Amino acid sequence: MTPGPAAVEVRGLRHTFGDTVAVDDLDLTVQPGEIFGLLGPNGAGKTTTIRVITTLLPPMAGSVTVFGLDVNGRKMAVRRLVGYVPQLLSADGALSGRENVALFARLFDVPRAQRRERTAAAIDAMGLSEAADRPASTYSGGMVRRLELAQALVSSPRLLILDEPTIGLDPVARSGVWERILDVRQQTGMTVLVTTHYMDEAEQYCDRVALMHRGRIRAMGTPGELIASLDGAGESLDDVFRSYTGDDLDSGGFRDVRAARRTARRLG
Ligand SMILES: Nc1ncnc2c1ncn2[C@@H]1O[C@H](COP(=O)(O)OP(=O)(O)OP(=O)(O)O)[C@@H](O)[C@H]1O
Repeated sequence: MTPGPAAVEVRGLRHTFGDTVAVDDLDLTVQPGEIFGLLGPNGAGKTTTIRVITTLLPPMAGSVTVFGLDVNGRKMAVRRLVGYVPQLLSADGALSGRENVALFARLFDVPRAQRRERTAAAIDAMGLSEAADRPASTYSGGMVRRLELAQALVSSPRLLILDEPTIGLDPVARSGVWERILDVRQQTGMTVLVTTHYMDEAEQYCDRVALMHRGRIRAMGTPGELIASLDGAGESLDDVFRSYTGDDLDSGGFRDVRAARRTARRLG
């Protein structure tokens, strides 16, 4: 039997903004059903890579396919396969959680007869059933993030792409988000591509990771493989990152994420 196409296949991707090379000759393969972490500090090129995969930016050079479909030639077909949760808020605080998710069901052409049921299922999968009819402005940061995940899940995407899903959340809310992601993956076999700069989360939850720095992939493998590649010279993905880039992740160009991101704040 010939294997099916990869969930994401990136070959020789390059993207620049003026003189800034955001993504530089990047190769990446995400296999169906895996949770793949794209890791790196601010400015590494993660969001740009994701924007190309989600068809929001065109590749300037190289090729990108999603389940075998080219992001350039088959843009609409790719969009139907992908659920995307960007860094910034997309939920409307004046609407209830259920209304927010139902809006996405309409936007993503979920058949009318299935909308109510699929909306309820997505809300339930994110543990928000009890709060579903309250305005989203009353939700905590972790609940807002889970609401955004429910919005992305209502169209039953084959590939879920999450840009820094836990940034700014407290540790309990962070593990709550991850546990829901793991549950959905287990139940649906969905592929998950996630960016994060939390190495501890990647180590715990991702099947494979790629370490990205200054537009390039510096190392790729399971967290265990990457740590083993240090031959005892380190014991965490932080150590792996330092070893491959020479940089300390915490001083490697991080902005103050609390100021930069509104994700964890309550909706006003
Ligand atoms: N629209 C844009 N215009 C100009 N430069 C950009 C633009 N978007 C990104 N860049 C630059 O491209 C580089 C990569 O940015 P990108 O957002 O992809 O990195 P990142 O790893 O996702 O970091 P972050 O976590 O901050 O989003 C950075 O130097 C950034 O300043």
